[in-house]
This record gives sequence, structure tokens and C-alpha cells, in this order.
Amino acid sequence: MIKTSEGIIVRNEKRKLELRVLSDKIINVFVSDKEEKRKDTIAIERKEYDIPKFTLKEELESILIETNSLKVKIDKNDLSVSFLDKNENIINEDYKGGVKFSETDVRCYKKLREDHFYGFGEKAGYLDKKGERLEMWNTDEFMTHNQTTKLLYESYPFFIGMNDYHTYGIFLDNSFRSFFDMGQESQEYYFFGAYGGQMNYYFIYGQDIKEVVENYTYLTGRISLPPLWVLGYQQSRYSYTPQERVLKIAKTFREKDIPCDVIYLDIDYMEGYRVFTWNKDTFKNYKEMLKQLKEMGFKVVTIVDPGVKRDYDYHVYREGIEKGYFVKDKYGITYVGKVWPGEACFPDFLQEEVRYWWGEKHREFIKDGIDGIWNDMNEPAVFETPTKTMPEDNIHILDGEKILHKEAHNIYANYMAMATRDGLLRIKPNERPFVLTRAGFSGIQRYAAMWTGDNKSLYEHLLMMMPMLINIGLSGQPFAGADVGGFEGDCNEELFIRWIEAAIFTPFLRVHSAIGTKDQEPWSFGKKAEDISRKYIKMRYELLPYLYDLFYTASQKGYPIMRPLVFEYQDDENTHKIYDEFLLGDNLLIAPVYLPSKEKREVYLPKGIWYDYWTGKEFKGESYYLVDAPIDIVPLFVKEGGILLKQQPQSFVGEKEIKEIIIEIYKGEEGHYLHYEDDGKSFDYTKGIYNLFEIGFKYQRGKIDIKFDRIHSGYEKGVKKYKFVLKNFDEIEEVKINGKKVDKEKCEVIL
Ligand SMILES: OC[C@H]1O[C@H](O[C@H]2[C@H](O)[C@@H](O)[C@@H](O[C@H]3[C@H](O)[C@@H](O)[C@@H](O)O[C@@H]3CO)O[C@@H]2CO)[C@H](O)[C@@H](O)[C@@H]1O
Repeated sequence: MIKTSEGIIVRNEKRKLELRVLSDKIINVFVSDKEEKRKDTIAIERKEYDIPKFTLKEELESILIETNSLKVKIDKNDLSVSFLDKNENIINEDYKGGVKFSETDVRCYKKLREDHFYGFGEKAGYLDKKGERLEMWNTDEFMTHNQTTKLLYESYPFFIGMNDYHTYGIFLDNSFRSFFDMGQESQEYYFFGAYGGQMNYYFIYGQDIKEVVENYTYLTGRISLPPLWVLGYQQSRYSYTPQERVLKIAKTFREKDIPCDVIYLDIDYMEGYRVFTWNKDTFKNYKEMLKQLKEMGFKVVTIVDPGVKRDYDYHVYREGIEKGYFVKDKYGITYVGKVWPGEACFPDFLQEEVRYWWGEKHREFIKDGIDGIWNDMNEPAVFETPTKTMPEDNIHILDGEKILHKEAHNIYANYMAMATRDGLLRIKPNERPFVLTRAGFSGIQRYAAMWTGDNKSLYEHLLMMMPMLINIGLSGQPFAGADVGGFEGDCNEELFIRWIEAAIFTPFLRVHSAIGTKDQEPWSFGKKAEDISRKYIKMRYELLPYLYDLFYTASQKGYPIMRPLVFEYQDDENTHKIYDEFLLGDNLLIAPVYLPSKEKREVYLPKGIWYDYWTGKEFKGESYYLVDAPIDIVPLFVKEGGILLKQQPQSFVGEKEIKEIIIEIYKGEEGHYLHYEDDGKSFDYTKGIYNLFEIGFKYQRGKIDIKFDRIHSGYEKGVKKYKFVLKNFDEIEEVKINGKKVDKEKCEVIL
């Protein structure tokens, strides 16, 4: 055994185990059957750790490492590892020697003690993945997002294991195609591994799911605050063309008083699908169009795919060829695959120089008035090949070394998103960039928001949106959404209404639809759908301060914005499998209707008292209820002591100066809330130019004591008026704010 500054290295005649103690609760395990160095992928953001104090005890058969929270036992014979809590209860242990190496793969067997498995990012199916077999290989999988769909666009080789006694996470930091058998093969063990690469995983202990997610994002990074406008409603279609149509859509939003912040331009804005060009026939005066959109308060996001058309007269291709920037085949010749523009080449984003080049290509676009970039087809997708991507033996260069596509495939999109984000940051250094991606790997949250690709206008896909987005959130990516209304197929009035009612509570809110399908704007399905959509989209804008606070928390702790009930109520076992309700933050519970012709739905409310958002009716938790859900109502509940922040709705973010924040306090003995405020667009907050407020209250027998405390003061232009609205309280006799009695009818703070 060798003691290192971070842990230990132990060898037997067959293999080496390197164990690093990265915090009291995070242990990195690296097992190898050759003399090689551990290789972290792009997923791991953290480069340095505060190595905690740990003790080491060597016995005849085993080695014991002990931190403040964990004990790790290593069997000196087979180098298997067990993780125990301080009372020596096993949290997780290797099964029959643990790691196995074979010609085709490397895998690790664990004893199956868990009742539930969550995480795994973008996967079809239910929330709990126990008993399932999953694979990670980014794939352009059109429409068939159902229980049997194994591969989708993104890969998160991360899961959370949970039983009544323990919660932990495992992140397999391996970018090759990986697999996870969570008890399908056996009820005695589960296993995970990859078809290549190393057995390099992080064991993450937590007192609950929350802490595991916090620790996992401590490793893989957290979102940085997005610009406020991307929290607004976004309208997309494949494709809005020509420019007159784009302007017409924009004007209709304003005429109909339906808030909207963003319009997307899909592939047809380009000249022959050549990236970084404009179709001069259909977008003759695109600069004028962008100007007019700006005047109406719209932001514009354009699609940018990785495939560069093979055409020597086209500057992007020519430069890429001359500089040798494209991915090569196994013979070292530039690889050509078929995508939208026909034959195309793919920049090797793994190279820093290529990323820089690509990032600079956005300069003109941004100067002309484009506000954000949408990276699609970045699995990378290739048409007409059985694998839907490029050959696994294609060559990329990472850190000066050749690696094969089978290793680069799953991380390609992260490098592309990094190229885009860094480019936008260079072009406008004090403006928060917005990048949307379809493909990705763990850690993608640091570069881009994601959407879940091509779904269909089906109730099943409305339902599936919930567990999918929830598991993506538990896998470190809080900024995610689905194509609202469904991408392929014709949506209809009722489905659109029900989808909007659910989606306004998802972190990324974009309606998108495919070519040849029925129009899918909020007014496309008649007056009823238009009115109901308006009501809910306005509600989204009303709730923006609450939503932005959740983005702030996500940026600080990695917590999901859209949460499963089990995230907040882990002790309540009824929540463990609920996939068709979710929480927005910890105060608001949403139970969307996802079946046609339903006017009621069953809702489970966890522990505590809950208030119906619409009627104020009180419900006792830990029970199931059949609640009313007529077509214009999505069942919504606020927890006792819950605090919601609201503002006046507006047509787009920044339309009006926000002069007042309404703080709704729901009855309870007490409540706590953290409110964050900044300019919503720049990086000035990193210099302390933001405000942070602690809001809380205590209530007893008719008397409420409200605390409103600015704990960080830096943003002078912040809102000055905060009005408290007391919800569901019985007769209030006395209101105090910060210890001072105030008029019951005028509960407010003026700063
Ligand atoms: O930019 C246009 C849209 O591109 C994406 O969707 C496309 C998808 O990635 C493609 O693979 C393709 O899907 C075809 C599918 O692969 C094939 O098996 C067959 O069933 O036909 C499908 C349709 O041609 O086309 C999709 C677009 O229709 C992206 O996900 C969308 O958001 C973009 O709007």
C-alpha cells in the first residue's frame, strides 16, 4: 500500500486500486489492470480539492480509511471496496470482487441493497430505474420516446441509489458507451460499466438525495445564472420562414397580448443549410427583421448544427479543410457524413484551436442581433448510417493525443457547447450567453440548457416529459424542457392546453413543432386554447421572481428547479415512485392532467397541510385526493408556510420597470425563503452587484411576525417595494414586520 496526499494506492498481482478521498463524503475509485494514469473526462469541473483529514488502518486482510462521515474498507486480496457509515452499516459494497475486466468491457458489480434508483439523465420511462437496464450513447432517436427506447440524445452515467437507511450516488466518469443493469439480470447484484476506457467512478454519500445532488454538482459543476429573458416563453418551429412570417408571428404575440420573449430560427434561415449563412431569398433583409424584432422586445435564437457543407466555395468548409479542423477517418482523411446540407464535415471540437475558430464564427451573427445559439444534431447525428453517427474508429485529438470516436462520441456535444459559449463570451464579455443543446454528457449544465429532442404530439409524451425532466434535474442539469405541444404530429386544442398548463412550470419553456405539422402557436387551436394559454403564460411571467430564485439556488447548490416529490419528502415512502406530479422549488406542487377528456385527477399530497392554489381549500397531506381539473385548471398546491414571489406580468422580460414584488405567504407556523435579485443580464453580480434577501415568518394565534432582511446589498437599481399578501390565515390580529407593528391592510416594506 502506498499512501498518497489524497488517499492510497493498493496493488495485488492483477490490478491496482487508487482511492482518493476528495471530501468527507466523496471518494474517487480507480481500478486498473495495467499501469496507466486515471483520466477524468470533461464532466469533472473541479480540478482541486480540499482534501479532508482521514485516518488509515492496515490490517492483515484489509485496509480501512475513515473520514468524518464514512468508512471505506478495502479487501487486500481482491481489492473490492465497501462503503460504510460511521456505525459500520454498509451503504454500498462490491459484489464478488467488484471490478471485472474483459476483452470487450470493464464493469463493476455491486450488491443490490437499494429499493430505488434515480438519475441517469435523459431516459424514457418512469422515474425509478430499479430493475432496468440502461445504456449511454448519444443518439438522434426520432419520436420513439417510450419505455423501450434505450438511447436518447444525452448521456449521464450517474445514478442515485436509495433505501430506507442510506442515499448515495455513483458517477462513472467514462465517456465510452456505458451500461447500467440496475437489477434486471439479478436481484442479488447490480452492475455498471463501459465498452472501453477506465473503471473510474466517484462514490458520493449524502444524508439525502439533496445532498447527493449537491455533492455530485460540486464535482461536475453548476449552471451559471442565465439571462432573465430565457426564463420567458419561447416560440419555435421547423421552420419560421420567410422573414415576413417571423415578423407576423412576433406581431401576433403582441397584438394578442400573449407574453413571449424568444423566436427561434430553424435550419431554413440558412443558405442551403450552410452554417453561419443567411438565405438571401427568404431572409433578404434579415438585419432589418432582427431590428424590428428587437423593437418589439423579441430575442432571436438561431440553430447552428455541427455539419459543415462540403463545398470548397463555402468559406467555413474551406477554412476547416485548410486548417485541418475536421474529424478524420481511421486513415487520417477528413470524414464526410450526410446531414442536412448533404455531404458535410464535422469540426473536431475536442481541440482548443477548433473551438476558438468556431466560437469566432458567431461574431458576425451576434453583431447583427442574434441573441442565443441552438446547437442541434450534435450527438453527432449522421443520416443514412446504421449507427446514426460517424464510425467509432474516426479520429479526434484531445490534449494533443489521438482518441477514437468511440471515446469522443458522448462528449462531443459538451465541447461544441463549450466552443459556442466561450465564443459568445468573447464577443460580449459582460452579457450572459444563452446556448441550447440537444446532445450532452454529464457536466453539460456548465455550458448550455437542454431540450429533450423530437417528441410527438401525444398525451404519452406529455406524461413522459415529467419523469424525464425530473431525472435530468437530479443528474445535475436543472435547465431543461421538452418541445411543448410535441414536435412531430399534429397537436390539438386539448392537448396543447394541457401541455402548456404543465410546461409553464418546467425550467425551459419552448413550443416547437416539425415541418408539415399543424401550426402550433398559442392561437392556432381556437379562442379557448388561446385564452387559456395566455392565462398560463402570464402566470409564468408573474412567477418570474420565484423562478429566478430557483435558478439562483441551482447555480449555488446544483438543486433541480423541477423536483420529484421524493427530493423534498424522502421520508415519505409514498413519494418514492411518483413521476406524474412534481414540485417547482419546494413550495409549489403541480399535478398536470395528461389524459384526454379528464376533468379530475388523483393527486398525492405529502406530509403537511396543502392549499389549493385556485380555491384556497385546505388539504391534509399524506393522502390521495381526486381533485377538480376542468380544462382551464391545472391542479396546483402550495405547502403550508410556503412563500411565493410574484410580479406584474409583462409582454417580455424588461418591457416594464418592475416596481413591486408581491410576497405571498401561505398559512403555517413558520416559513423561510431566500430571494435573489440582480440586473438579469450581465456578470456584474460576480462583483457583488446583487441583492439577497432572507424572508421568513412565524405565526401563532392570530399574530404574524414577518422578517425581511437584506443580507447582501449591492444592486442599487433593485425593486424598492415589497408587498406581503397573507393567504389562508384566519383572522389576523397583529402583523409585525422586522419586529414593528404595521397596519394589517398595508403589509409592505419600502426600501
Ligand atoms: O433542424 C430541424 C430539426 O432537426 C432535428 O430533428 C430532425 C432529426 O434530428 C432528424 O434525424 C430527422 O428525423 C428523421 C429520422 O431520423 C428518420 O428516422 C425518419 O423517421 O424521418 C425523420 C424526419 O425526417 O429529422 C428531424 C426533423 O424532422 C431537431 O431535433 C429538431 O428540433 C429540428 O427542428
